[in-house]
Amino acid sequence: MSAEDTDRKRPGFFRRFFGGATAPAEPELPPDDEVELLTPEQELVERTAVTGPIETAVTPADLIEVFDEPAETEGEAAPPPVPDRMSAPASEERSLPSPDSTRESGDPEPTGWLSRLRKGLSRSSSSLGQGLTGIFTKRRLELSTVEDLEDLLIQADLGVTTALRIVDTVRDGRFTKGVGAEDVQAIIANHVERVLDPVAKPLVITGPKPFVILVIGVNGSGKTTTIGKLAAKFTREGRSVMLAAGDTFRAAAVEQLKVWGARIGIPVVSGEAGADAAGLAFDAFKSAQAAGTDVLLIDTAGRLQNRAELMDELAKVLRVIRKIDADAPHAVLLVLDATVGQNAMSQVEIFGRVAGVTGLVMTKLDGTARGGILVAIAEKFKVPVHFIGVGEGVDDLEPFAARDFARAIAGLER
Ligand SMILES: Nc1nc2c(ncn2[C@@H]2O[C@H](COP(=O)(O)OP(=O)(O)OP(=O)(O)O)[C@@H](O)[C@H]2O)c(=O)[nH]1
Repeated sequence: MSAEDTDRKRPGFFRRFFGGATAPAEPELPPDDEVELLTPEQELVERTAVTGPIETAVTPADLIEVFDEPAETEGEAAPPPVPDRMSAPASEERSLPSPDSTRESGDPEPTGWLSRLRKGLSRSSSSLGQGLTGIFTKRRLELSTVEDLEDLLIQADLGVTTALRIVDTVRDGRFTKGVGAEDVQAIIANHVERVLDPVAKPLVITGPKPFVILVIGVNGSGKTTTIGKLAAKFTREGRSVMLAAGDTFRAAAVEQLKVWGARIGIPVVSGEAGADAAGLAFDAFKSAQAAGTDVLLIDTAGRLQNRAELMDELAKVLRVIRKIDADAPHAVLLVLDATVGQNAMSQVEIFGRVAGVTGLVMTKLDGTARGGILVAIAEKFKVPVHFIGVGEGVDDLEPFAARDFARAIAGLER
């Protein structure tokens, strides 16, 4: 056996850490002992304002402490950056961006959503494209190179299973002229596309009117903005749309939705600040039925998935909607902020358990190199991914396309 063969057979990062010769299963999320979810509440909706204060003074530390995966090894990626807005006070005003007010000042505006996605995913030194160029130099494959690749892939949040498959393919490849970054990029794109392809599914509007879409997610993930974008899209397609301002907790969110409604020219059902969100959803559903509306989009308050009382409130919204139509909501969209990285895994798990998530929208892919988490999510949960958000503007929502996303993740130009 040659030195090169020996090198090739030596265990890499994951095998060194997990042991065994085969790809380990994705690490399990920490047990969710603290969350009492889906507490049965049998009472009918009371049209009263929420009396007790809803706990919202959560901090990024809450998120990280309770739900982030424990660091796996010294080579693990840094803890995910939690958007500042997560701990923003409830009264915070959030301005509604104009369709083209979304670029960072000084940033030359990339043309087209794909280049914005590429730009977002290549931002930061931890991006795959840049990292690969640094370690693959068209030379013979070294053990250290394979280990570096493993580290790079795990830092990119792709998930252990996919990362190991990629590493195995690279190690077993017959590269007669040495391995270059572009060889590895092609392998990555290929594997990622294979994982993403089965989950890249359009959101199909069918069934009786209205088609009810409940939009959920943590604070600031982009729910209201995504609702505005979706409403504009459905309206353009010739459908009648109604919005329900179910984020009754944050007055600014209600205003934000009303501005979207006025801009698009569609009705918005809203209540008093602090009104019962379930009652508001019920009212909106009835109004949309009466009006023969095609699509009802229901906004909800942002809630961290580790806040049992807020997740109970969400369960109540669902129960109330189902009193009108047992099959509703017809879609439950979980909006994930790409910048939170690994935390998105527990969001999918817990929101899925409480609300039966039917599809995902991942936002802010124009501003982060952390989109790799979508691959780990697809691998583990197999939840359909409908759209990606690549900016704050009304048109910055794109149907999810596995190939484009895979190639952008790998840092390939096209
Ligand atoms: N760059 C970028 N920003 C986005 C995108 N989607 C939403 N945002 C911005 O993210 C911020 C939060 O968006 P919102 O729609 O208010 O989020 P939310 O989930 O409704 O927030 P809460 O009501 O607090 O839960 C706003 O500044 C949006 O403009 C996106 O795809 N790209």
